[in-house]
Amino acid sequence: MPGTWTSADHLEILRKSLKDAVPYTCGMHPVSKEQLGLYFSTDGGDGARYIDFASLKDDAPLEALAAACDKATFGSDSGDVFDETYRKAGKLDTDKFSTRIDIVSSGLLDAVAQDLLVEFPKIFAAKVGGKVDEQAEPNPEVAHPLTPERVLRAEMYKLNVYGPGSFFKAHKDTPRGEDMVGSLVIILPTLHKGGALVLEHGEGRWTFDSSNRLDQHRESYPETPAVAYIAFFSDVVHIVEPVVSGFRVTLTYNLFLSPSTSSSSIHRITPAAELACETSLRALLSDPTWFKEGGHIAFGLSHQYPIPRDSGDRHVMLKPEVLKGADARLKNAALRAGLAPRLRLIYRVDEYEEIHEGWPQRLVVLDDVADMSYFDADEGFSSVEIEEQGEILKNLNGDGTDAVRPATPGDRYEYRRAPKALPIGVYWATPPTWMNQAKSSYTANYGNDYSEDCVYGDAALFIAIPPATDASRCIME
Ligand SMILES: O=C(O)CCC(=O)C(=O)O
Ligand SMILES: [Fe+2]
Repeated sequence: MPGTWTSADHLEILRKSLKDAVPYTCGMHPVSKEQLGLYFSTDGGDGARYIDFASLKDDAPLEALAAACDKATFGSDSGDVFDETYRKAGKLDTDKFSTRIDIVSSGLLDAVAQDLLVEFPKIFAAKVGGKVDEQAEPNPEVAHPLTPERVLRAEMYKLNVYGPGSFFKAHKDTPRGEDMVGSLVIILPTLHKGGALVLEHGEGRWTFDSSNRLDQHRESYPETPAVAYIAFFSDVVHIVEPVVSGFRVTLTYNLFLSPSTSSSSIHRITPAAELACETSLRALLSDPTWFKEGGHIAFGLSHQYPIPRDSGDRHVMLKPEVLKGADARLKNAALRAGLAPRLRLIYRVDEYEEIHEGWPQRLVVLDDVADMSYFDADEGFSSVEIEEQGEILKNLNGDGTDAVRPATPGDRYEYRRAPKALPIGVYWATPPTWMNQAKSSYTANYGNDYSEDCVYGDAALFIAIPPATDASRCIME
């Protein structure tokens, strides 16, 4: 019964919205028979061959394709590496093959975009926690309140051949630019067993058994050529299980956000998960005992976001329009409730120093990307510099009161050392996420290819809560 819900229950709804979201979309997509033709170069570019995937009689053409491939490498922090205990597959770069699949005209990219992209809300609450008002001006504290709608742009990346015994262990896809959001894998209709794609994100684990899907489709709709596909946010850890028999042939694409040239639909349907978050935020705001004194709540986001490896002199901020899936829905819910969600980067400093028991690790929050050497796994960054650029955080309880903390001489020294940065109080509704949360050094530091430009950064959504007595906070009676 909603009437008896406590603030803890509402916070749990918000938490779950980030934790339980599905970070991918997949299925079968029909394509015309002609689109299943593929040319690839042979003999070091002197020759070419053609495969018609719609009328394969045996594996001989696929064996030839596999033979034309180079061995696939993958990216580490310092460059591409070849390690067949981690990745065993063949690859062709885009200058070595030509596919007739058109993901735009076949509608595949649209299908993916509909599931992966979250539209922006166009209405805001007039007051914090107040009624939504179509005429209301967005809260001026939000950096980019009315962002242009975006579309997905796909760049073909590689063709891969996974023959018997081929696999790719846990990795994230390398961020190739600040606007890269996802990866699309098309699995061509060959007869093979194994090679399922497993996704792992937070506490979730999902399996897309494409060979099974292709078999089922072949049986049910023998006259309708189709490919299997899966698109996922590229910071999601994924694994290609070993291929048992046959050849698994894939086309991979990087998915980027591009500004849309047309204005989006006026009648946006609010996703259910977003409405649930909005309701809980409103319930919290209307409770005069919750965050009585005001403060900040913060959500460690469920995804990581590409930031430049080295921002140099540039001020690089994360833009709210890059938010993915559940993170975007939470931001939208806050906007609809009249709040000003702010996307900020989280840095953990002093991480190699001893931490006082019961005292949270020292977190610093920044609007701009800080010194990127921090992300280079080994030391080589200055915590003092980062502290000077940002704000130090201290923990609050879920009701906004100060968390009890040990006041050891060590703590006092730490805070005297940085008097400028009086800690701002924040309640972590979901804990900040870290690049080292991944399960192995490979998943933390390795992608499917090396990139000079970008690394994954950890971000949080900060929401300022006005004091209950403040006129700007709408306490409903
Ligand atoms: O083939 C697949 O399903 C995924 C391959 C992959 O993860 C990659 O190339 O990065
Ligand atoms: Fe990958």
